[in-house]
Amino acid sequence: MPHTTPSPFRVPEIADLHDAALAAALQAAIDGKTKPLGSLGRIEWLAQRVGAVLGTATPELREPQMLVCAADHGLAARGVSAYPSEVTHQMVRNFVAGGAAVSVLARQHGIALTVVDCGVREAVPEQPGLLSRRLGPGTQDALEGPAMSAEQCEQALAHGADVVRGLPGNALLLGEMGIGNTSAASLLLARLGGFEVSDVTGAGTGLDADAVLRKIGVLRAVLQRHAQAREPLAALAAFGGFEIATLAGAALQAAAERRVILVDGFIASSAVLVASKLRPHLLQRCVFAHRSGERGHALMLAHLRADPLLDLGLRLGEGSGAALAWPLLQSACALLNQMASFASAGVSQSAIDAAPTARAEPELTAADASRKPAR
Ligand SMILES: Cc1cc2ncn([C@H]3O[C@H](COP(=O)(O)O)[C@@H](O)[C@H]3O)c2cc1C
Ligand SMILES: O=C(O)c1cccnc1
Repeated sequence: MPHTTPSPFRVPEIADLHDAALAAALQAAIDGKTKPLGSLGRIEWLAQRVGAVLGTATPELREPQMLVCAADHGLAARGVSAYPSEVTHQMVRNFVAGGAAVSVLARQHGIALTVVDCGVREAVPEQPGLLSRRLGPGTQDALEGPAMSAEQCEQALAHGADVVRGLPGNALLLGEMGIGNTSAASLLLARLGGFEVSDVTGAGTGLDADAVLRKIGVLRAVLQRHAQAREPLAALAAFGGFEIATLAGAALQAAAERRVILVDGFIASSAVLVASKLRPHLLQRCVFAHRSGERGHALMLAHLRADPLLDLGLRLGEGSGAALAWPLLQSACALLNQMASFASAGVSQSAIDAAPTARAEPELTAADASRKPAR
C-alpha cells in the first residue's frame, strides 16, 4: 500500500555552522590533552567535526540510527549490474532477519537499524525494523524517460525527512540497497559534478571489463536522453532512484536537526551530493566513512572536498562502511570528554612553542582537493 506523504516537501534551511569561538574551545581542549600536539591525527579533526555539529566542546553521541533505503531500478534490465533485481527484495528480507553485513555490524556496534522499502519490485510486508514508503515497484527505465516523475521525487524526499523526524538520537548513518544503483550514482555524479561518465563508472557488484564498457555506453545514452536535466532535482528525477532520493531527504532533515551524518560509500555519497547541491552547508554535518573501491568514489569525494576516515577497499554498500567507521566517532568523543589535560594530570608540556602545522588537519582546501584525491 503506498504511504501518503503528510505534506509537500520544502527543502529545509541549513545554517552555516561556522563558530570560531567553539572551534577555538575545541582546539584548546584537544591541544590540552596529555599527548604531543597533533598526535591523534585525523581523530582530532573528527572530534572537531562532531563537536561543531553538536554545538559543544563536550559532545556525546546518543542512539545512533542506521537508515538503509532500498529500491529497484528500471535501468537494471539493461544489463548494468552483475545481479538480477530480485536480489534487492531478497536482501531486504536478509537485513530484517539480521543476516546481512550491515545487520551484523549494526548489531555489533549498538546501532539501531531501520530499513525502508522505497520501491522494491516485490514489496516486503511492513514489520518491526522495516518501514514501507513505496513509490511503485521500482523506477522507470531512464533510457526511455525520467526514472521518476517530479511528484515522485518530491514524495521520496518528503519520506526521507519524515522517517528521520521519527528517529531518536543525534547521529544518522546512511546506507542503501538497490540492484543497478551504482548506475544512478554514476549518472548523478557525471551530471552534477561535471565529469566524463567513463571516469565515474565502475564494476558495481562485479561486472567484467567488457560489461563495464557496455554499462558506460548505456549511461552515456541516458545522459544524452536527459541533456536538459541539469538542476539537482531534475537530475535526481531523471536518473533515480527512489532510495537515493529518500536518502537525500533524510540527509537534509538530519542536517537541519544538527545530527551527525555518517555517509557510507559511493551510492550514499551520491544522495549527499544531490542534497549538498541544494544546501551546501549540509556538508559541515557530514563525516565520510570510507573511500569505496567503486570507480568514481575518489572523484566524488574530491568534488565534495571530503577526506574519508577509512580506505579498506570496501565495495559493498548497505551502510557497511559507515557501521565500521562508527566506533571512531565514539572514540573521538570519549577522548575529548575523558582524557586528562596536562594541567589536571600534572604532566609537563613541550618546552618548544606549539607549531601550528602540528595541529589537527584543517578542512581540505579546493586546491588540496584537486591535487590529492587520495588521503
Ligand atoms: C548479494 C548482494 C548484496 C548487496 N549488498 C549491497 N549491494 C550493493 O550492490 C548494488 C549496487 O551494485 P550494482 O549497481 O552493480 O547493482 C546495491 O544494491 C548495493 O547496495 C549488494 C549486491 C548484492 C548482489
Ligand atoms: O560504494 C558503494 O556504495 C558500493 C559499491 C559497489 C556496489 N555497491 C555499493
